[in-house]
Amino acid sequence: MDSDSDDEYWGTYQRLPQETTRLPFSSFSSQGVSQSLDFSWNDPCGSAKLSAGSIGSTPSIFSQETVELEPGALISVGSRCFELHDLLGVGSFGSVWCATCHTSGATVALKEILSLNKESMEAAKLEAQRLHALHDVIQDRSGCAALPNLLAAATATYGNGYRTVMVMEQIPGEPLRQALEGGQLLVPRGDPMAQAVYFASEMLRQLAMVMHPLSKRFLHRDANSQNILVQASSGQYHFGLIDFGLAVDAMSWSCGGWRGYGASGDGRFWTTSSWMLFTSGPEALDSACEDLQSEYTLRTDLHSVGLSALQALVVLSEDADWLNNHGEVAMESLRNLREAWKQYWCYASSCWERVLDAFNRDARGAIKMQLRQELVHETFAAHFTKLHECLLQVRSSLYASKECRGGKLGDRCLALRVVEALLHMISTGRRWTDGCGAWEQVLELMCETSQTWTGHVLFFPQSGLACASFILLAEVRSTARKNVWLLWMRCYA
Ligand SMILES: Nc1ncnc2c1ncn2[C@@H]1O[C@H](COP(=O)(O)OP(=O)(O)OP(=O)(O)O)[C@@H](O)[C@H]1O
Repeated sequence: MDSDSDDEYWGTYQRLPQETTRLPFSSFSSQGVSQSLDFSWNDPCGSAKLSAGSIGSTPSIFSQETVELEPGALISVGSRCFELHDLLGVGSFGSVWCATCHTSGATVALKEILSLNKESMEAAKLEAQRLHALHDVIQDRSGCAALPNLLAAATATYGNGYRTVMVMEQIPGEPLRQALEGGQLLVPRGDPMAQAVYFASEMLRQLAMVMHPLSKRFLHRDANSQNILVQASSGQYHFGLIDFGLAVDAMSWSCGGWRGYGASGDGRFWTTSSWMLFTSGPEALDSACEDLQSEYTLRTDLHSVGLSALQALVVLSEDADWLNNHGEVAMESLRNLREAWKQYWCYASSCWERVLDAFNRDARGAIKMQLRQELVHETFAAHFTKLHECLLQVRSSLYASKECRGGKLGDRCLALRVVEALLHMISTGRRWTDGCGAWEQVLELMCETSQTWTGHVLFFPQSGLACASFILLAEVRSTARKNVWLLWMRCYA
């Protein structure tokens, strides 16, 4: 039986990891909360303490000390009481419920994490602390993807282990992966390609607005289409980012702390370097080229969000007949991109299945060795390079395309910005142009609003028949930080 202590766990892991195996409720003793462990933080505004406390600390309203989570159950966290409704979702680490606060009437998400040992209980508490820290990271949230602010949290002993409960803001919507599978994201009579481009642009814009400030403080390490929530309403989209259970401090991570952690999250969204670390350990990255190490320390979130956006773009524009009927170069290149994505997804999914299967059989070492021998990281790198080539083709064809606003690609400028952002985000493992401003660059691209004015300046030469007409194109690009005037002169004689 293998036991790699630095392995971390991910959303699609079929069997719950040992550290966080749910304890059967029937085995709870009535003294389950006898040694409650409270933790609380100072309110970021300095006004009040968060209402963290022990579960069951106001037992008078309950008939039992240890409340089983089910619809209708009342649970007290700190000074507030919450009534549970439906299960919002179940992950590898916990179950999340929709609940209402009895005091404020607010609808919240209540996450329960059961841990068998102190170490994993500490990890659960860390997740709550990180959620709390999100308060400070982003002050102005207008237009941003939503983040689940922490409202209350508590840990208590529970049977032979611990139970941590986190109450956070409920983010509307459903995981992007499910939403894409559900096929209800686009409005029925709209142009699918234009809508897909708009969807991807909004997703990247809203997420970059939170990831840019967030990346200075944390690395999320599991930012993929399962943890990106989306709410669609009449062609408008609101995104959210959840699950900070695997997040780490950005500063200590980049100063070498990464060596102490295994690859985390869903392997289908990993970088080449994550696969290398997973199969061969941190030493392999130490001796690999500098670019791969930088990729691993700086770009994993960027890459996984980029792949998720590409996934959305591909799935939402998936209307084979519609695409096949168009011979335009742009459509051709989009078709190639779609094909490259399908091949990538097929390969990544089969690798990931093998990993999950091996983990479920406690054969971690064996699968790592097999994948190492197969040089999977090189195959992943080849897929990412192919995706890049296809994106570059799409970009060139968009530049060459005569279609502009209202054309089949919707707003061509918007499509170009999405493609530029994806080229920047999806990493091939090779050096990129501007590492420090990684998210900043996406933010600038996606928050850019551009308007074009066209003026005609006619010059009539004194002699001869020639008449030259100059067309002056002036474009104002207001990016997140600056306004840039771009002027072009075109000469028609
Ligand atoms: N704040 C929230 N608002 C709305 N829904 C939420 C929220 N937090 C979690 N959920 C729902 O609960 C599900 C599981 O939550 P979460 O991803 O935090 O659990 P986890 O055990 O850490 O999962 P994972 O296996 O991905 O690590 C999510 O996929 C989502 O559907």
